[in-house]
Amino acid sequence: MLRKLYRATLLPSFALVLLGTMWTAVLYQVRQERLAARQEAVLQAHEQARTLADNTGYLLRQADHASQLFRVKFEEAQGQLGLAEFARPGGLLASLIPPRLELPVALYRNDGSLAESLHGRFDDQVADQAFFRALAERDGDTARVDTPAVGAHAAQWRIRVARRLVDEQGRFAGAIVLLVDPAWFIEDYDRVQTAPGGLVLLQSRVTGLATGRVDDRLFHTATLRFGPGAQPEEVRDLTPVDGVARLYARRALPRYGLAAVVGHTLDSALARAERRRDLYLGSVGLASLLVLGFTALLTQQSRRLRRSTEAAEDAQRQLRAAVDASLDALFLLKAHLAGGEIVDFVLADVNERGAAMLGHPRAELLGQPMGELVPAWREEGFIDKYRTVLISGLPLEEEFATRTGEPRWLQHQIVAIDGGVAVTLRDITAVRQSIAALRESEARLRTIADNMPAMIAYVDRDEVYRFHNRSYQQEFARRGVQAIGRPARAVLGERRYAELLPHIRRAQAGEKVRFEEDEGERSFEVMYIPQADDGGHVIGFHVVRNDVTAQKTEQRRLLKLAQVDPLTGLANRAGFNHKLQEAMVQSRDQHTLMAVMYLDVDRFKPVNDTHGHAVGDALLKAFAGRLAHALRASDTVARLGGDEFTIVMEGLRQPDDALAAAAKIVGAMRAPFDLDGTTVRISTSVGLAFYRDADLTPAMLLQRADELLYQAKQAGRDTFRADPAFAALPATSDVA
Ligand SMILES: Nc1nc2c(ncn2[C@@H]2O[C@H](COP(=O)(O)OP(=O)(O)OP(=O)(O)O)[C@@H](O)[C@H]2O)c(=O)[nH]1
Repeated sequence: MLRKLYRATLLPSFALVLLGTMWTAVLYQVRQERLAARQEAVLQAHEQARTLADNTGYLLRQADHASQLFRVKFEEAQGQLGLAEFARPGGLLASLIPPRLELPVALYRNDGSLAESLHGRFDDQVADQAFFRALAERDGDTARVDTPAVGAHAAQWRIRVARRLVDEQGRFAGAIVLLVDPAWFIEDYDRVQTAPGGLVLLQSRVTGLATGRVDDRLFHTATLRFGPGAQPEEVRDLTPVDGVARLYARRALPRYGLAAVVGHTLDSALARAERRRDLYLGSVGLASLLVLGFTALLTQQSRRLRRSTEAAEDAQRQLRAAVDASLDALFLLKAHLAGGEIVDFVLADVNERGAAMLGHPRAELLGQPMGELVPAWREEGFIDKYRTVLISGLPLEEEFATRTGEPRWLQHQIVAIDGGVAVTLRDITAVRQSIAALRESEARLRTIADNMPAMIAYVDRDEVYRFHNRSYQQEFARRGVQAIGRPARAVLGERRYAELLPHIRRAQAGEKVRFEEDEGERSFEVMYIPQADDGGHVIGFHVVRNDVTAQKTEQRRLLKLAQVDPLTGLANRAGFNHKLQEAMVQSRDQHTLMAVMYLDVDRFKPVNDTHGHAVGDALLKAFAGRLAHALRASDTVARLGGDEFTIVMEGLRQPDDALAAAAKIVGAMRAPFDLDGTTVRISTSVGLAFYRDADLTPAMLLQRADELLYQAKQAGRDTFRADPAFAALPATSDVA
């Protein structure tokens, strides 16, 4: 599990570390370059601020010198030096300060009044002003520099250079004053060049007043303040001039109480660094995408590879397990060549069962030549067989019995593989034993089946004959058909198959079926016995067919005997009852009219008494003959016993038909009977009952006919009596 996790995360982790390192390095570089750019900008600003400070300092020193020169000349001229002389072209002032600057200059008397002035407006009286008082009071030859404001609203200011003048006695004689506009340094005088947006500024550190320029725009301010910056040369603009972020550097002019400031916009300072930053970030971004894409691709590939490797390993493990668990001993043999000839086979692989068969652990067997490992194999010609299979490429399968030890049967399979053969050996002793046992038991069953008188067969689930015994064989041979392996439909023929199909279906549904089958003169009792498999599913059925023709004939004979009167050959009482029952059922089903006659010979007893029983019997036979003669073939005549007869008449169209028949019978019996030379005269009486749709039993109907017979006897015999409900004709018919 951990290994899997390790494998799955290794590549992405590597990619992440790589990306992290790349990004860290690039961000560090960007930061460093930014810092360097800042530093460079500050240094450049500082250089420029120094240049500005130097320029300013220089001019102020020149002004200072000019004032000093004036004082010296003033003193030499005993106060008789005027400004016109001093500032004339090519004069003293022009030797120090370029005339084009038209530096404002003024001369004050010792009382503070303005003596004269050039190039600018000066206060007329300065006796009250601090600089003048300081000059008047303090002796010394030092110029006094200060930075007074000159415009109350515009926050404009000037750098004022003032120097004490003395007379020849060294007394205070007034002052020379030069005014320098700081804007000169900013705008004109050796102008400092900056990148667009850059700021150049001169500030009085005493008053805080400042004059500066952004590009060509001049400004004055009294509110600008600077604080310490990140680097030594750097200052921070606490009250921004125009909201533009800049990097400032300042250079102080301590002697004049001034400071020169140059600022570069952050944008211009960092422009190059930012361009490089964009390039770096773009490059590293692209590289990251490539790394990610590549990693994803590699991860996917490696996952696929891992999966297929795992699947292959799994399959190999399963195959190995299956091979080891196999019932067969399996040997993979590599051909061993010597001089281009196969001389032996080396055991390249063997499964557990194979190793057990050879009697050594598997590891010891691998790489061993078979000829040495099992010399018996060579002796029994196995090595030759392997060679033949390898050369021909044709597989070989055989079964053989072992010659040594306990007799065993082995199945031997040899197939050619690349450079050798695969051999499987399976112990089939048990299979062969059970096959032998099965064959024996089958032979026993066949003997039994063949010696049974019944025809026995087996039909499988596809209705194909799979077995039959000898009796059935004779039956099929008699019909000229071959049954084994053929479907019942073809063997039986369409007609018989259709007749038997309902029974077949019942047997297939699992029912034991028994039925009788007639084939011409012959009768068979047939049984279908379903055969189920272990799961209880019907897989076919057995047919047991017994010839019962003899029993049937005998049965019919016995049945007939029981229903026939031996004297007259007519149906006896049982036959009559059977017939009456049937006729009544049919009449009821078909709503037809039927009739039953009950007859008795009148005064039969005297015949017996006079002529003997033999004549009596002969009379009964003759009587029966006349009855049959007087009736339709479809009428059934029976002798119930003694001199009593009955007749069943079915399918009568009308009652008259029966009445007419009764009359005919009565008439027919009046003629004398000639019985072997003995003439006998008798008559008969008849009771006639009808039946149609009535709720009567056969016994009740016969009883009714008997009652009517009684009525005929009562009426004097030699007549008939019929059911009055049905008799359209007169109930009696005394035929003359
Ligand atoms: N020869 C002969 N006589 C029989 C047979 N069975 C019964 N008998 C006789 O038949 C006679 C029947 O007589 P009954 O029907 O009772 O009387 P009957 O003389 O016919 O008089 P009625 O029927 O009243 O007219 C009896 O004497 C029986 O012994 C037989 O099989 N053969």
